[in-house]
Amino acid sequence: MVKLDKHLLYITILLLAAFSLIELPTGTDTLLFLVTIVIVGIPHGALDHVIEFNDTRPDKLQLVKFYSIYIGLIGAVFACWYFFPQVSFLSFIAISAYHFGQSQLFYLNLKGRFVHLYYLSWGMLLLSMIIYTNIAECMAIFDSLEWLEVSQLNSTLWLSLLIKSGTLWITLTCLYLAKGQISMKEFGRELLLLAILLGSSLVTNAVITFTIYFGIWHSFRSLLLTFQSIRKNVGNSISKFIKAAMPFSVAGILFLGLGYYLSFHFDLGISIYMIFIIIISTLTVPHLFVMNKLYNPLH
Ligand SMILES: CC1=C(/C=C/C(C)=C/C=C/C(C)=C/C=C/C=C(C)/C=C/C=C(C)/C=C/C2=C(C)CCCC2(C)C)C(C)(C)CCC1
Repeated sequence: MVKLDKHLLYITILLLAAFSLIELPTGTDTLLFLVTIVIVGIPHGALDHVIEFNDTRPDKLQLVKFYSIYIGLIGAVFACWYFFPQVSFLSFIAISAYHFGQSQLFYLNLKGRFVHLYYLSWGMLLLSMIIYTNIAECMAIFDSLEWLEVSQLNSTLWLSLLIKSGTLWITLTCLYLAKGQISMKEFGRELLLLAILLGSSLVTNAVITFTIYFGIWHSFRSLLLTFQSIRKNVGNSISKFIKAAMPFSVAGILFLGLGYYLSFHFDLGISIYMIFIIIISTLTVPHLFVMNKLYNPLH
C-alpha cells in the first residue's frame, strides 16, 4: 500500500495541477464523474459476493441467505429515504465517512478502542472540508431533493463538523504517534493527501475533488486490494478478475441508470449527484459489511 500510495499521490498532484491550469469546458466535471463511477466506482463493490465467500465454497442456502440480506438491506435503505430523508442523508454522510476512513487508513494496523472513531473522523474531515469549501455548489445539489429541507444543512453545520472532525483526527493521531502506532512519515503522507484534496477543493469544485478522491483513492485502491485478496479464487489473471466483476457491475450501472431514467422521466428535477447519493447509499450499507471482512483480517 505504501509504495502504491506514493504513486497515487503523484497522480493526484498531476491531476490537480492539470485541473487548475486548464480551463475545462462546461460539463467536463459531470462527464468525469460519470466515467469514474462506471469504470471503477461501481465495479469496486461488484465483487462483494466473491469477497464474502473467499475462503469457502458456499452451499445454496448460504448463497440465498447472502443475497436476501444484501437485497433486503438495499430495500430497507430505500424505505428509510422515503420516510426519513434528512436522517437517511445524514446517516449516509456518516456511513460514507467511516467507510472512506477505514479504506484509507486500514493499512496502519491500529489497535485499541478509538480505531472506529479515528476512521470516522478522517472521513468526516474529508467530506465536510469538500462540502464547506464549496457550500453553494453542494447546497444546490442537496436542495434539488425538496424533501431534504436543506435550511438546516447550512454552512454552520458543515463548519462545525469540519472543526470537530479535524480536532478529533489530530488528537487521535497524536495519541497514536505517542503510542508508536503511527510513524511521522505515515502521518505526513496522510496530511499531504488531505492538503492536496483541500487545494483541489478550493481551486476546482466539489464534484472534481470528490471524483479524484473517489476514483483514485477509494475505488481504484479498493479494487487492487480486492484483487490481491481474491487471487486464489480468480487466479492471477486480470481478465478473469474483470470477468468476475462484470455481472454485478452491469447490474449496479443499470440500477443507477434506472434512478436517472425515472428522475428524468417524471421530471423530478433532482441533481444527478443527488440521485447518485440516494442509489449509492442503498448499495453502501451491505457493501460496508462485506468490506469490513476484507479490512479486518489485515489488521
Ligand atoms: C454484490 C451484489 C450486488 C452488487 C453490488 C454492487 C454493485 C455494489 C456497489 C457498491 C458501491 C459502488 C458502493 C459505493 C460507495 C460509495 C460511497 C460511500 C460514496 C459516497 C459519496 C458521497 C458522500 C459524495 C457526496 C458528494 C457528491 C456526490 C458530489 C459532490 C459533493 C459531495 C462530496 C457531497 C447486487 C446488488 C447486484 C446483487 C447482490 C450482490
